[in-house]
Amino acid sequence: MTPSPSHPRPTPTLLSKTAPLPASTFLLHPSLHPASHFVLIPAAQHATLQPAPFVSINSRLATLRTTEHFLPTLHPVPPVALLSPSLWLSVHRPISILPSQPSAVALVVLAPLFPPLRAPHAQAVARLAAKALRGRDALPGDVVPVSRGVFVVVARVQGEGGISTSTKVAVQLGGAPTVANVAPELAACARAKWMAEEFCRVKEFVAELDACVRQRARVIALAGLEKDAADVIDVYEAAAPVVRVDGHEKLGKVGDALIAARQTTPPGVVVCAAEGGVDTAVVGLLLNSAVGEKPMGWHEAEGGDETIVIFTCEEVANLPPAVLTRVEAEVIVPAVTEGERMQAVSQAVQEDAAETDIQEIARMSTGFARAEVAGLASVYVDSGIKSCREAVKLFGKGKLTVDVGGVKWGDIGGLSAPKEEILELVDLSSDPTKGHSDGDVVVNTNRRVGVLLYGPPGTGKTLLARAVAGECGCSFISVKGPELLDMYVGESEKNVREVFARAATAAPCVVFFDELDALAPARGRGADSGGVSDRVVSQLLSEFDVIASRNDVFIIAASNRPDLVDPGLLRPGRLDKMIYVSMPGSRKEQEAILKAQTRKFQLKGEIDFEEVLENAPPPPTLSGADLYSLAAGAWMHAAKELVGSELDDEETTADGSNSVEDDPVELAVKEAADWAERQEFRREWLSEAKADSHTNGYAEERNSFGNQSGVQVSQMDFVAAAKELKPSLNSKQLQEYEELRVRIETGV
Ligand SMILES: Nc1ncnc2c1ncn2[C@@H]1O[C@H](COP(=O)(O)OP(=O)(O)OP(=O)(O)O)[C@@H](O)[C@H]1O
Repeated sequence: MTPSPSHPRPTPTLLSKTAPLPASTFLLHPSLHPASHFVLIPAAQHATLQPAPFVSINSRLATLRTTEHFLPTLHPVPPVALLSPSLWLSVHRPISILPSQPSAVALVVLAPLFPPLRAPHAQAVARLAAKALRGRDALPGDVVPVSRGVFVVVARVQGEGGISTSTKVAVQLGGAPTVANVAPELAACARAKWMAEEFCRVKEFVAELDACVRQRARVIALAGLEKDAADVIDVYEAAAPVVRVDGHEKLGKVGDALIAARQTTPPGVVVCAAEGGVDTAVVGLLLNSAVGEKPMGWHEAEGGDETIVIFTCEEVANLPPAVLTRVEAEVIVPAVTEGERMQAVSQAVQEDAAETDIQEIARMSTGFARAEVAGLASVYVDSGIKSCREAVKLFGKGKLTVDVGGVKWGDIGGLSAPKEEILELVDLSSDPTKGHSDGDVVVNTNRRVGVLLYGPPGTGKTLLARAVAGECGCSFISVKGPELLDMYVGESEKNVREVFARAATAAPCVVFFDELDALAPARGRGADSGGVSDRVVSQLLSEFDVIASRNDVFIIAASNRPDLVDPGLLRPGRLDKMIYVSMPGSRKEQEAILKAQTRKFQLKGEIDFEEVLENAPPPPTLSGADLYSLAAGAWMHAAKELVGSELDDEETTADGSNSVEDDPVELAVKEAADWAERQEFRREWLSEAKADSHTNGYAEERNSFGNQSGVQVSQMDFVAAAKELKPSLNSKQLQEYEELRVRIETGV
């Protein structure tokens, strides 16, 4: 691309800290919007999106996961879709909208928060944006409001060949970056006002922060969930200039930021995100600047005062010791309570909502940050409660979400021994005045941090953990160990901290760590080069110690190889109780599981499960997950039969109607197809012996068996499925698990 003479090309800014940016990735400068970190991807890449190219600047993990899950839902419209954990962003056909500056200007639509910009929604936003800009000579840096909470930023795209090539390009705002100086009139209309309106208490924290700044407290700690803290800063920024630095940024960049902060009137504050740790040199530079030391590159003639530095963190105690000793003021932003969520949601939706919907939104947003709750409320205003449910489901794939309710004991067959053992630890009836159903149960954990479930894959460990939460009326957070690991320094520990911070906000809560051996292998084995695992284990230990002092968070961990888990985690006061979850060892147990799994089936006559199981491989070769395959197989069999016979009858239908929506045959075909897909997935999943908890959709799957599809499952269907069933573990593997159990129980 040849730079236009009126907009000389700035030096591209490379934002990746380590790995070179993948070709054809467009980066947006983080200063585009205070809370933003996003990646811009050319349309051509949509079809082949891989998680790897998504590199975010601050919340790498969150962005990685969210983009991975969301982008496919946006395809094929709009041509480029972007998001960050807290902002949605869609670039809509810059070339056709702005023909006069085809390669130099991109149209960036910032939509608030995480509502899933489904294709029609994105198109609507883009249409609005085009309308707002029509007839205007849009310049880089222009910000145009198009509707409540949605505005357009015209960003400048720089780089060889412009937006259509596959060259590495950085995107920078042509103008100054902050809300305050890009468009003063917007300071009132955008995020600040919106947050302050919907969460009145945000104003309190901003006022507190402002008081600290006015008293010239030079080092301030702002503690709270990362996003909540970011929101307070956003609102504060509407009143005073804020300059942001990353705790691991190069010193030169931090120096530039300090100079920029001193040059504004009044002198700006520097905000440093400290969640992922802060480099010692950066700490030194920031603290020096707070006592008037001049940053590098500083010219006396430029004047300026000492700087006020705000460190944002989850807990003040987590700040580096050098910072801790210098903190002059603290502002704590507590997690948002259910009452606050209710209030915020009802304010946002005003008279549009039924009381029950408001309650449901407040409940489904358990553990969300303030901005996320507000985002969910705006989804409701735009598209109703159903979209909210979908949004939460989609959102949950990309980050830690909190489930409430869900699996009950009745969904579990057999496993009575582990069930009882867990019940002893989590005393559900500890407070007789509080029923289980009101979601207000105090979990008496007998001062145990948690338990470790171990055993062969597919035996129901995840299910048990979910049922504990479901029966207690607690929230449930499920984490797959390896997902927390990150190649970047400090990120894995940060992810662990995030899990516990989320658990604290969602308490009472059960946190489930699957594949603990992968997350926390024995320290000192040197299996990983950078000692990441060792640091993760240390972080887990310190979080467990914090959990031990409260009785409303309970950890359930699961592993197929508990012998590989770091022994420190299994010491008294931590996960000192290990419970073996075995394969169903008798026909009776198999039968109980199958019965639980087919509870919602429409059965044709009485089913003799004993006879069904006689046609299946003998115990103990079938896991609960294998039996689930049997149940699903039987349903499929019945659905196919139904489809066949109904098709034969089709021509004789009285009114000749063929509505897909009402037609049980069509429904059955659809469900059968869905099931075929799930079955395929399940088979792969079993063969790899690394079960996805899969129980997210557990209740829904069960319900889909029983819904109005008209599929009735007969004895014959079950027998046919049983005959086809193949166990997922062979006898050698079973033997190995048995030996492991003996080794652990006898301590040999
Ligand atoms: N006792 C059981 N009762 C009912 N369903 C079961 C039972 N055990 C397993 N299942 C079924 O198997 C599926 C997989 O179970 P789950 O994910 O809980 O196994 P897991 O032991 O956690 O596996 P992994 O060790 O591979 O993580 C569940 O979704 C459920 O459908």
